[in-house]
Amino acid sequence: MNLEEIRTQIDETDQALTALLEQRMALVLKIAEFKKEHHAIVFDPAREQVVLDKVADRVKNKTYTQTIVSTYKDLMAHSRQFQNDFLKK
Ligand SMILES: C=C(O[C@@H]1C=C(C(=O)O)C=C[C@H]1O)C(=O)O
Repeated sequence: MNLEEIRTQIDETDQALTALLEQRMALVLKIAEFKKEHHAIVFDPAREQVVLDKVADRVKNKTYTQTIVSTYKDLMAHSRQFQNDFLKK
């Protein structure tokens, strides 16, 4: 495969990933709405650890585990930021 072909595959993968991230964010919004209604705290470190453990378990090629787990840490930090912004409205 040449560079362009690999980048085409990355673009296709990003398309699928973006749709899944949008799906995840729609669920995060529902959680934010629940938290707003119940005056709950956004950050739940125990739940985040469960998510990270599941992600680490699911990665088949273990040379990717650290990168993917770090990506999830960032993802959840942004998820929290989104929820905190929503709760301030
Ligand atoms: C979405 C939630 O809010 C926060 C963000 C999380 C996430 O993006 O997965 C997990 C835990 C919380 O810190 C939740 O409580 O489930």
